Amino acid sequence: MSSETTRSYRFPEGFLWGAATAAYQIEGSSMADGAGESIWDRFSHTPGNMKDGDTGDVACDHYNRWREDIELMKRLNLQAYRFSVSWSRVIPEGRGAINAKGLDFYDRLVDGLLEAGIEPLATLYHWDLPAALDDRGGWLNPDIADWFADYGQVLFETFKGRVKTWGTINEPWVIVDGGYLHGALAPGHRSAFEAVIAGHNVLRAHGAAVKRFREVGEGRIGIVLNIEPKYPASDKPEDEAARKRAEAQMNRWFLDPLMGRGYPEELKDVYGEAWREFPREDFELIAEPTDWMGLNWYTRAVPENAPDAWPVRARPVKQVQHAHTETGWEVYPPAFTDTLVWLSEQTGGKLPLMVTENGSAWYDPPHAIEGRIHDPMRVHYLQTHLKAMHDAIGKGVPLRGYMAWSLLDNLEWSLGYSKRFGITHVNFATQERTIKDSGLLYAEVIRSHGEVL
Ligand SMILES: OC[C@@H]1[C@@H](O)[C@H](O)[C@@H](O)c2[nH]c(CCc3ccccc3)c[n+]21
Repeated sequence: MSSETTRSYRFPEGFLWGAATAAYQIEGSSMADGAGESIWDRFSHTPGNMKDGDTGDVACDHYNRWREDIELMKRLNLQAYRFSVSWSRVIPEGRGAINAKGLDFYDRLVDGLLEAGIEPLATLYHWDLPAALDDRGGWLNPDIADWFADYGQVLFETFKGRVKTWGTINEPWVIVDGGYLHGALAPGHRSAFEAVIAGHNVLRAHGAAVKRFREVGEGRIGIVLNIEPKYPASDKPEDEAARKRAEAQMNRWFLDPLMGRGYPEELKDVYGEAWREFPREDFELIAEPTDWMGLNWYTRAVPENAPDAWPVRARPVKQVQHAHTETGWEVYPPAFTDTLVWLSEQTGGKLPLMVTENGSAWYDPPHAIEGRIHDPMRVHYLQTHLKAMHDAIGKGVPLRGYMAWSLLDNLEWSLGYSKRFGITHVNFATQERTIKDSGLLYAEVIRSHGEVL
């Protein structure tokens, strides 16, 4: 008998098990009850941007079905639920007047979660910027730091004593790389000059919200980063240089300033004339101490030198020896352990960490068959990655919880409804929810504190 078969995967007492979603991906009714337009309403309604012309107009209809979705969370034994607040539902113009009906939706949701014994983890911003602010420059306008802190204050005060764990911004890197550098995501700009400025303002806005939280809020506040570890493609110097550029541009661009280290040197090489220096006081604001950090983790990359691959000059080498998900991401659980150890080292080893997203997209049928959705690949991904996470805890990583991405199949941004990440299946023709085999497993993992793994 190898040690593997006898080892226990019991997680520490108090480890927090949950699932995650985001407003624009699940709510629908994005313009209902006085809500303002977001950049994703605009982007998704612009022909050519979205696979199959999909939009978030209906999505999972969570805006109307939130009660049944809380019942679903109870059947999954969830202890926590990570969701995001739509800024333009709450403040339609992004600044100024509050839309009471928009705020009421989240008020009812939070009270419903608390009544169900499920801890709400709220993200202030998960990519759906009010369009009215984009008209004023959005993340390119330095005033957005104040706009964001004012928005945060509305939520911090409204939910004081009920929402105790806040995330400011979901994935600065994707906001900037997707929205301003490559243009694949809203608002669809393609400029290195803009990306550098937007990135800085995203960080400033985070810092301003943390400062405001210290003045008016209660509980814990942090930020959520996507980290994709970069492994060497060879021992050639040019490949190691490419790996370092890729690591700096994705994994360090935001992490280093947040930890008070300023921007990584490699960004001057990556962005060239588009790079610029910023005032020192900005970096003090950006590095306002936080109480926790979220990690969104899906896969690793193995970049090689690629002079034509703008602007990082690195291109991932496909790892054909391993399985890949429907989004083309390599399945490689050991890198999850490595990233958790790396992030713990990068954040000083004491900052509480939370896996705020982890999951995989595989083909599932459009409707349940005999009331079931068998998703063996997602079951395997979940099992292997929960074990990899347990390994990281065993190495001393201060990991406090895990939020599966996602509670529901939902709008996978510009990929529309074609990619299913849910541990619960959604039949988008009927809105019927069916817990998948992966969800049934996850419920057992939570009940058994991991022993079932
Ligand atoms: O793509 C699945 C999910 C999205 O649905 C979430 O809204 C978003 O927070 C989110 N982030 C990531 C990781 C982003 C990423 C993946 C691979 C490479 C670079 C960045 C994956 N996901």
